[in-house]
Amino acid sequence: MTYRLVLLRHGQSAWNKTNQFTGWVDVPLTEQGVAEAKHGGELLKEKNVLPDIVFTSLLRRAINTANYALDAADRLWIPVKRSWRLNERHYGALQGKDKSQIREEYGDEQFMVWRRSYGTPPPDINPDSEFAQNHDPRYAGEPVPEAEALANVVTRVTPYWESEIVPELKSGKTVLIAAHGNSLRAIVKMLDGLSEEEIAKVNIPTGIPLVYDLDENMKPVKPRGEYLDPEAAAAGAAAVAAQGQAKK
Ligand SMILES: O=C(O)[C@@H](CO)OP(=O)(O)O
Repeated sequence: MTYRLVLLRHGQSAWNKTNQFTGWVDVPLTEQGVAEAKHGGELLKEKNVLPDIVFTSLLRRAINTANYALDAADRLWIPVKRSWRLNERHYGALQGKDKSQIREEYGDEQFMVWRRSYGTPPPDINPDSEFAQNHDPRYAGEPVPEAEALANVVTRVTPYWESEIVPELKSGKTVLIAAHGNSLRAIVKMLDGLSEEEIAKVNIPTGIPLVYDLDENMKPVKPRGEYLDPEAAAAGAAAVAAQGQAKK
């Protein structure tokens, strides 16, 4: 018996397009992002990977991606659960900043530490910043981070994975998680048991479903899962890795 999990990063967002650090800022999808989400849903339908339940973050780029994809797959009717625990990694004081400018100002090494190191968070955001979420009603009663490293995301995702997602998988449902580059990297690290060095090299493309078949112990039958469009996924992941490199 295997259990089926589908990970879907949101389609291109407004700040993916303008090359800005995003984190918990609730930016919309671009037109291209909507098209990517719909295409992701078409792939699900075409390959007969039909979710029975969907989990999303509390951010509109993931929520809308799930809706467009599920609509395209004719599964808009399935139950949905949302949690801040699936939100993007909080990018602290970098939220809203231009990636190329930060790279130029602080250098390649620091830029990559902030983007892809496991344990080092970016500098804390000022809670009064226009890009902070401390007064956002959707997080009322929950701790809003000032900045997160990927390690912090693993810590907040793991209990949700165990208490909410694993039981749905074990009941035989195909589970879709529509979330973000770094919250999905946290899940991939956990599932595949990747080292800090290995996960640093993993980049998740926008809008392409990544399917994992899991064994009884929730371990991937095929390590790293399978993208429904592997070629487009490789190109998309390379583009994410290269963000911030282009000189302005
Ligand atoms: O800005 C962000 O929140 C993330 C995802 O878009 O960026 P990065 O890939 O640089 O971690």
